[in-house]
Amino acid sequence: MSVTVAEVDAIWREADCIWTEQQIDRAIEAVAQKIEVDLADKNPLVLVVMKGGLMFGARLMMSLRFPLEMDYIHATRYGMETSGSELLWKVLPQHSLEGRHVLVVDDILDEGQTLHKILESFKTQSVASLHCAVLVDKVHDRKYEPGFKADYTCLEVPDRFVFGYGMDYKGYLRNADGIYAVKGL
Ligand SMILES: O=P(O)(O)OC[C@H]1O[C@H](OP(=O)(O)OP(=O)(O)O)[C@H](O)[C@@H]1O
Ligand SMILES: Nc1nc2[nH]cnc2c(=O)[nH]1
Repeated sequence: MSVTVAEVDAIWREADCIWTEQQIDRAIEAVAQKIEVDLADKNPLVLVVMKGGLMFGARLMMSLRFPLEMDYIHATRYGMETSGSELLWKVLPQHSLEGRHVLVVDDILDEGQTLHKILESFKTQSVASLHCAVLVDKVHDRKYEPGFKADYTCLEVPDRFVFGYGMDYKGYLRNADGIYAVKGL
């Protein structure tokens, strides 16, 4: 569903800030240290899930002070909506995953269907190891696979529709510097 710029502007102004940029920075640094312990000597291939993973991926990788390669995939199941449907693969990795230590990076684990399907697909590609990192995990009991967690989670968010730091509201507001929840959603 399309949206006007005025509506987007109002959504941002009326939203509740869940996490500030400073809090996000600290949480990403803490997760980067854990990833460093696990992957610093493994020449990992970091796969950013577009579009939402863009900001988190960039910020995280600049905190990983060891050699790594990066690539991206584009998979989406929400489009311009605030509820998800079937996962659509738009771009596959350009690198071969065979024998690589792969770290998948995404913005949000909500129901977890996106991440679950990406990981299932990569498991069949003879990877040396497979890890995943998310900026936020949404707290509710509707996970696609009950109890499913990312290997690395920076922050939790309540069961509301959130935007900012890469996450969109109808294609907008990915550029918001904190994480916000839409009023009433
Ligand atoms: O855990 P799930 O319920 O599957 O939802 C999580 C996914 O939803 C968002 O992607 P979206 O489909 O909105 O595409 P985008 O990355 O382009 O925003 C987000 O970036 C995650 O990839
Ligand atoms: N922007 C955004 N994308 C999502 N994908 C799944 N849940 C969410 C959410 O709360 N916000």
